Amino acid sequence: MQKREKFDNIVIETTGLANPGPVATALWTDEELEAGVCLDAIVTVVDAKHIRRQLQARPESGTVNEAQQQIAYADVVILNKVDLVTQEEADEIEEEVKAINSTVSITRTIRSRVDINAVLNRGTYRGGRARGGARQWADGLTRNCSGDGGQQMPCEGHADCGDVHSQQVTTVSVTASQAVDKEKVKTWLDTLLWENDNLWDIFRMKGILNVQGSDRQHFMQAVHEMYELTEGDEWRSSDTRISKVVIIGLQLSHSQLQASFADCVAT
Ligand SMILES: Nc1nc2c(ncn2[C@@H]2O[C@H](COP(=O)(O)OP(=O)(O)OP(=O)(O)O)[C@@H](O)[C@H]2O)c(=O)[nH]1
Repeated sequence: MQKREKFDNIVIETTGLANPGPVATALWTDEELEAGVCLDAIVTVVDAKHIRRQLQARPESGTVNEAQQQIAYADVVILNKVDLVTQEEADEIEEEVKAINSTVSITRTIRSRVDINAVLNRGTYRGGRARGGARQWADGLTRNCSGDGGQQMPCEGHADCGDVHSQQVTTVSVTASQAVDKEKVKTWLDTLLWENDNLWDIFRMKGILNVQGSDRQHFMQAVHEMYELTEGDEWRSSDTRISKVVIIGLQLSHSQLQASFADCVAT
C-alpha cells in the first residue's frame, strides 16, 4: 500500500482502559525491526482536585488501585486543574505521585494547556545511543548517587524501607557499585518479570548498568512483561560507574530486590 504522507505523531487516549501496560507493550517495537510506529511516552493526566481521593480508594481484593497503576506506567504526568488547589496541595500531590513513580516528569497545567514538547517526541523508549531518551532519564537516575570506592551507594529512592507495601504501588531502587554480569542481569529480569508466582506485580523498570567487560553504559527498561537491554555511549570520565535500577510495582520488598540484584555482580 502506498501513502502520500506519514503521520508525525499518533496520540492514543485509552479512555475507560484502566491498564496502559498491554497497549504500551503492543506498540513498543524492536528498533532493529524499523517499524513504522514506535512508542514514545506514556502520558497520564492527573486531576489535582480529585486525585487524592482516587489514590486512597481501596481496590477490590486481587486488583490494583487504577489511579496508582496509571501513574506507575507514566513517563509524563500532566498535573491538571492546579487552579482548583493551593500551591501546598499541588506540592503534596507531586510528592504522592513521586512516591508511586519516582522517575516520572511532572508538568502542572490549567485546562491541560501544555508545551507540546513536554509530551511529544520525548524518545523515552529509544535505545541507549539515541540522543535524549534513555540517556536523559539515566542521568536523572544516577544524579543522586555518589561513588565512593566500592561501597553501597546511598541513593535516593522511595519505599527503600524494606517493607512490603501490599496494596500500594511504590518505587524501589536497587544499586550495585561493582560491575554486573549481563547474563546474570537477564536471568534476574526473567525471574522478576515472568516467574514471580504472583508474589509481586511489576509495572515499570528503568535502569543504567555498568556491565563487566564493557566501557559503554547499558540501559534497561521494562514495561509490563517486556524488557529491553541496550548499549549506550561510552562512560564519560566524569561519570560514576554504577548500576542503578528503579522498579515500580505492587508488593515490592526492597531488601529482597536489593539482595537478588547484588547477585548479578560479576565474579
Ligand atoms: N477549573 C478548571 N476546570 C477544568 C480544568 N480542566 C478541565 N476543567 C473542567 O472540568 C470539567 C470536567 O473536565 P475533565 O475533568 O477534563 O473531564 P473528562 O476529561 O471528561 O474526565 P474523564 O472522565 O476523567 O476523562 C469540564 O467542565 C472542564 O472544562 C482546569 O484545569 N481547571
